[in-house]
Amino acid sequence: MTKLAIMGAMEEEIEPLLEYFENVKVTEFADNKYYEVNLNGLDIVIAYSKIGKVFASLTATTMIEKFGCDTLLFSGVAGGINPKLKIGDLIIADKLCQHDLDITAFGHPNGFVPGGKVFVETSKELRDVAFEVAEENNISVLEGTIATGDQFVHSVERKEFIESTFNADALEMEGASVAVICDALNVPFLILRAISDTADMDAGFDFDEFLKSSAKNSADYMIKIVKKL
Ligand SMILES: Nc1ncnc2c(CN3C[C@H](CCSCCOCCO)[C@@H](O)C3)c[nH]c12
Repeated sequence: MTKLAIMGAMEEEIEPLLEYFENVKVTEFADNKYYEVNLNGLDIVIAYSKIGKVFASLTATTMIEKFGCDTLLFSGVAGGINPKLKIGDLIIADKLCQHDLDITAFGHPNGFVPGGKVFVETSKELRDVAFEVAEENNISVLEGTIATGDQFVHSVERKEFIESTFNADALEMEGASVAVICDALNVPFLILRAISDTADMDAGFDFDEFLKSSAKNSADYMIKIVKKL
């Protein structure tokens, strides 16, 4: 029987998820809180990791190794790169990379370290479910590459580097670390994001303005996906 992990990075990203549940059991572990709920017989653990790749890695590993989750879904917001992505729009990652991982001094490509790979692919099966749900509910969602790094991107220069180097469609700060963890532990995973800003000079203002509404867009779609699993 599946035990599902649903992750976000910020509290604002999981609040719209927790609203769907009653009877929440809270467990404190490793300076974080894990919320256990049930949906139609499906055991679910929900948590926000806190911002960045390290916190996201800790939470993903905890959900899998300590709570026994065998499937992991991420719901949150992202900075848009692909001009097709407007604020509020949804993107599902087919693959993810780390745009700030750099040992190019030794002739390696950006995003690569020995023993790793530049891109980690998400679960095709989970993506298929997500796109089926999107079609059934007339939800528009882009499938694309998401780049992750430990920085809030708010400059055209950095955005253009990420786009040209990785052909990325969106960027954020946690997805690729979740991908590495799930890939290493053979746990199928899905990364869903809604655009909160376009990672340019207005990113900070737009993020503050649209975090809540975009997080809800992602969460509402995510709940429909969960009900289909
Ligand atoms: N342009 C952008 N660059 C990188 N990532 C993103 C994302 C995705 N999430 C949002 C959040 C931003 C971290 S700063 C939040 C401000 O904290 C406010 C509390 O002081 C982090 O968890 C990554 C949306 N737009 C982005």
